[in-house]
Amino acid sequence: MTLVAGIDSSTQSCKVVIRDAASGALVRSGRAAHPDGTEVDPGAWWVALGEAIADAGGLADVSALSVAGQQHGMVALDAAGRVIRPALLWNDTRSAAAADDLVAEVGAEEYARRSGVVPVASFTASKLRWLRDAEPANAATVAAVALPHDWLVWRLRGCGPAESSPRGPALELLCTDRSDASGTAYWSPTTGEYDRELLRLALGHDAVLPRVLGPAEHAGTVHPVIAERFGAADPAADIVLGAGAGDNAGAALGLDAVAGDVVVSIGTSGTVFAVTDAAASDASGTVAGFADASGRFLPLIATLNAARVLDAVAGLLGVDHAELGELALQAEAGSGGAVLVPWFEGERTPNLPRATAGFDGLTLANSTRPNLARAAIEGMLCGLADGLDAVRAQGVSAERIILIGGAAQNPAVQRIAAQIFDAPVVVPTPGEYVADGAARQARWALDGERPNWAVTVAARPTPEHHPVIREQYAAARAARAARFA
Ligand SMILES: Nc1ncnc2c1ncn2[C@@H]1O[C@H](COP(=O)(O)OP(=O)(O)O)[C@@H](O)[C@H]1O
Ligand SMILES: O=C(CO)[C@@H](O)[C@H](O)COP(=O)(O)O
Repeated sequence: MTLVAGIDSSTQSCKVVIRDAASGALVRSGRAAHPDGTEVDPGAWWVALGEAIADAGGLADVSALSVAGQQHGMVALDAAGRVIRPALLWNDTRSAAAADDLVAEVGAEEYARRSGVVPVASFTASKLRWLRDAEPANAATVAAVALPHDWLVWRLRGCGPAESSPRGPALELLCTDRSDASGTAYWSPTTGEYDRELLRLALGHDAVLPRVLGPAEHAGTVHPVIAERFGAADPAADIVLGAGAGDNAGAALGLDAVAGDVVVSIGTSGTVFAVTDAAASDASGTVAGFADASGRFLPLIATLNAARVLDAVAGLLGVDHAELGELALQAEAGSGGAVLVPWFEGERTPNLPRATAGFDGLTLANSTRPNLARAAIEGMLCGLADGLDAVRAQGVSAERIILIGGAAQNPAVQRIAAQIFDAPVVVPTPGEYVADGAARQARWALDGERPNWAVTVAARPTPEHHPVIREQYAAARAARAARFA
């Protein structure tokens, strides 16, 4: 049996799936935690990757692997291949003013035309501008800029600082894929080329950028020294590396999303996206016109407040996730008028990086544990429903909503989603769809064939649309947004 591995190096953890290349059957899996925080030493991802691979039983019998990862994170490397400072992650909002500056200098329409996106705090270009302004000495030493998945693939190839890597600092071997390159704000999904002027504008000077690979291309092979460290039986037998992907594009590939499918992912980030034939360009900046991992495009909105909203409110109520869901289902749709606008981390959609969360509409009568639990789920999902409207406004049709990510496993989230979204909701069999997308890519790189493994549906929550939930949320959202605009 030929095996392929897929890796999801996400915000909170690293997950590995090992699948049968022919049937797609899951053979084994593993995971390891990432540190908390919005700036992280990439070395911690490398350690977690090793732990997750070990947890998955090692790479002894694996023929190919591919790495998908959290998008946008700034991994700045010096000429010796060292990471210059901890990576600023997609959910670090200190780069908000830098994003505004870039938009003021270039213009929103021009940015959308040239890069498919308008900078917000999350994108790599904004983080580079922040580095230029806040840490000029660090910015001056940047020789190359990579994204989380690019850096991990580079390390797997044996590259890195000379003292810790068999191949040394071969910056020219850095590579990425279309989907992750499209989250930088200095690569164009329509031309397939970097916009070096936009890079220089952000960082203050030019730098080595990863070569952008197509969906089926190889990113080289795992270096024998690294393969041995990760348990390969014959380190000299090449383990082929796929191009890798941004995590949302990885999920689209893992789900085999087609026209009419809109994916709603509720992990650390909340995202809404679809695979399309044409590139999106939204000068308002709400919808990011990303590329996907199959050679097409991936219009996407992202929120900063998703599964962790439920973590926080469950903590406040002193319950676990299952109990939070049970409480929420004891309340009526609309939570008796209680509304949570869940901008705990600031927000990206709408673009209010300095916003905070707040409850609205509380009275003595409605301030019950069930209403607060339900308001948390409703508020989080309403932010994503607003995102669905924006994605639809780009011409995307939503015949069904595919709900994935950690919080999608909660039955209350599934049921309330079917009350908020005005399209049928399906919940695939629990799984790691980002890692699965990477495993499909590994197989694609191995034999040139995109696999057609089956995806099964575990739940189809009954559609019972309750417009009141979004109506009362829209009023609370508008009032709160006005405070932080
Ligand atoms: N049953 C559940 N109900 C609500 N939230 C959950 C549940 N299970 C996991 N989560 C949350 O989902 C998040 C992890 O989701 P995941 O998709 O793995 O995130 P990531 O964005 O890091 O890939 C965590 O915040 C976790 O607490
Ligand atoms: O910023 C985005 C997409 O633009 C996020 O979706 C990140 O890619 C992080 O993903 P998760 O770790 O939450 O899956």
